[in-house]
Amino acid sequence: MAVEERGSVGPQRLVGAEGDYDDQQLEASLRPGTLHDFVGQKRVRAQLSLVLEASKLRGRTADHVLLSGPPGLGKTTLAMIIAQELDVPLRISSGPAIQHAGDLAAILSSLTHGEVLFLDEIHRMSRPAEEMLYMAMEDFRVDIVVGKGAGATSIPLDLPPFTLVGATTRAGLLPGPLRDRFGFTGHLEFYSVEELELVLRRSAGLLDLTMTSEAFTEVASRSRGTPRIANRLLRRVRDWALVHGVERIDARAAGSALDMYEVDARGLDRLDRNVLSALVNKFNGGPVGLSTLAIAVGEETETVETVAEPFLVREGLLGRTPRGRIAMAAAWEHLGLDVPEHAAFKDPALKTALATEPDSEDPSST
Ligand SMILES: Nc1ncnc2c1ncn2[C@@H]1O[C@H](COP(=O)(O)OP(=O)(O)OP(=O)(O)O)[C@@H](O)[C@H]1O
Ligand SMILES: [Mg+2]
Repeated sequence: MAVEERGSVGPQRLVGAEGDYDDQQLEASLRPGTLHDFVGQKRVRAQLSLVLEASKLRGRTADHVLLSGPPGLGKTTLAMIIAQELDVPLRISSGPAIQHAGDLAAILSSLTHGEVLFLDEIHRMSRPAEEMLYMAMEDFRVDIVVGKGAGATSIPLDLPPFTLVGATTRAGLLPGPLRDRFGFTGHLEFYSVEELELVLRRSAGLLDLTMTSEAFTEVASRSRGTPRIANRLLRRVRDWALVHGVERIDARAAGSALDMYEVDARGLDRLDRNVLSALVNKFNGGPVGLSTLAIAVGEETETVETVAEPFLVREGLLGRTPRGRIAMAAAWEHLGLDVPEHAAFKDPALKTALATEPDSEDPSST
């Protein structure tokens, strides 16, 4: 809901990590289909490959897999790859779609032997469904309750063995008992610029684009560590090149295209930059309260906190302290300014407060 009310940011933020309708079409065609084509995430890939290989050797269904990590890093892609590598059918559903235990029972009872069931946003499943899932995961069995009140009886139902692949952006919200029932948990990390270059090279090949190495670096550097954003920016660069009649895209062309869309060299968009420049120019680098900062940039407090701030914190441009938001040294540098002598981030008391601040990666929305 907040997404529609973002005001100047607009509903589709070019550097937003969440997928939108426009992305879906392109993403389907750019999704790697094998573990081999899946770029980066070396550790998760190696571990997963072992899990899949072992299951094939034993001739048993693979352990349940939980994939966690921020949006756009490849959870859905990996789920599809798992089914592909195991050479079994894939069933897709999601937490929000399963509001009653009956919804889950219907899905589970229609699974075929060895099938992969992908449950996206698994942290958003209802409680009763979740409890049914515990038993299904562990014993491949569910109890179906028939009737109501005193006359209700539960009928045990055996399920074919299946592999559950759960995905969540909020692993911390997953109840312990559910987390424990996964044989393997893979946490996806943000991608390096080099890894994103590989993602982009592959996508450019599929889209039939000719680009220089430097152009890939240019786009990758602006993609916020996220393949989804990289592919989306690539699409904008493609449009720009088409309209300008550019056949061979070099760094300058890619840079001009993305400058035009107001995505800067570090992947900050207009909102991010407004927040940063208000913090630096109007408040001398803080500390300043979130709501005051929001008023200064003419945005809702929530927008600043959930849309702009997580990335600015991640990039070490902005710090959250109990006394308010402060600009870090990199903020002045990014805006091409000199760091003032008495900047708040140099205050030892605030520095300590920074370190003890709880993880601010997770947007505090529900
Ligand atoms: N490792 C990768 N290699 C190549 N392309 C990738 C990789 N990871 C993601 N992508 C690309 O990024 C797009 C988004 O990935 P995906 O849909 O799997 O993200 P997600 O983690 O499921 O996001 P969400 O949390 O929003 O559901 C995919 O269409 C795919 O093309
Ligand atoms: Mg997904």
